[in-house]
Amino acid sequence: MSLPDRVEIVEVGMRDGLQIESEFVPTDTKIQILNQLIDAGVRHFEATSFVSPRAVPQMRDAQEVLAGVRKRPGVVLGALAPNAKGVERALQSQADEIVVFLSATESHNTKNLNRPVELSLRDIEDIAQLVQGHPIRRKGAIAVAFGCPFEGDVDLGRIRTIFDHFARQGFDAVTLGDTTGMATPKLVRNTVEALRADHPEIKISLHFHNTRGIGLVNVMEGLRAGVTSYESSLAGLGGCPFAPGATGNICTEDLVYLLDEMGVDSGIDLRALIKVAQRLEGIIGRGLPGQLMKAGPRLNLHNYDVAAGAVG
Ligand SMILES: CC(C)(COP(=O)([O-])OP(=O)([O-])OC[C@H]1O[C@@H](n2cnc3c(N)ncnc32)[C@H](O)[C@@H]1OP(=O)([O-])[O-])[C@@H](O)C(=O)NCCC(=O)NCCSC(=O)C[C@@](C)(O)CC(=O)[O-]
Repeated sequence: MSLPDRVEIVEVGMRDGLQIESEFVPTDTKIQILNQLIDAGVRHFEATSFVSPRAVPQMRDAQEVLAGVRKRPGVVLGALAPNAKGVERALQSQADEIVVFLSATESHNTKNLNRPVELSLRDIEDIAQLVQGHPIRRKGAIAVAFGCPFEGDVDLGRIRTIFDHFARQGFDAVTLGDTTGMATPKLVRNTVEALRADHPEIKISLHFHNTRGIGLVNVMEGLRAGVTSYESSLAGLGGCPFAPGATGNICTEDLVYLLDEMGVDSGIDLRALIKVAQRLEGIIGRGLPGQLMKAGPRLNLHNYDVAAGAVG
């Protein structure tokens, strides 16, 4: 089986992970977690979002979060933005990357962004004008790309049209969001192959939620299809507050473990990452979905004293 030698992990825990948490996590804590993740080798983040603080109160400190992280060479601090106002705020805050998002279906786009898809497509044009000549990285994101909790299957033609729109507006990377875990390996393969045939120059990123337990199976299919960018959340926290039944993203530590065991380099130190995930669990104050932070890597062995019949 031929897999990529190296992949990029985009850590979205401080954005997608926290956006569904009703209790506000202090700004300093978010900054500390981001710094610790950088120490563990993570190099690409969706660190926050510039959305309406009324829609997502947890993200109201977006500017302070970006200002507080210790910048280091090679680290990309990205921010989600739904409209020109969000992008202006991201530019003022010196984000390295904007991630401009919309949903593939009318119902989810209305629930999430309070507008029809057509208007969101026009917003993308305004944003493209706004960032023209600016060095900020531009990534698009298509939510409910593998299925919508309101409308079910999403026509691939719709995804291709939105993907094409991002490409024409100068975006060089697009994330396919599996907002409520409706992706399957077959859908992943068909979608990636079709989009790659349309626009081989656009980098595809895969953003899975583990809502139906097959998030990492979908990653395996992405790897087999040659995709080299995956979005995941520390400790498996996360979910879209505007989608019923949404649960956490695929878990970053579990993903790094899988990649390590498959010989695919992510540049991330798994043991250091697990420690940050355990700290996050303490901060959130309840058990989180990540598995590796509970069991450790497979060769984390326990002492067994045969004579005493006791586990040390
Ligand atoms: C899009 C809007 C703003 C429309 O919200 P609206 O109420 O229709 O917008 P509006 O233009 O009428 O503005 C209302 C107020 O919000 C302000 N406003 C307007 N824009 C901004 C902004 N950018 N930043 C800060 N403030 C903003 C604006 O200035 C105004 O303030 P007021 O005059 O009333 O004081 C709102 O619905 C919103 O913020 N939605 C965000 C939803 C969201 O964050 N969803 C979760 C992320 S998406 C997701 O999780 C999926 C993804 C990406 O992860 C992939 C996947 O999992 O599949």
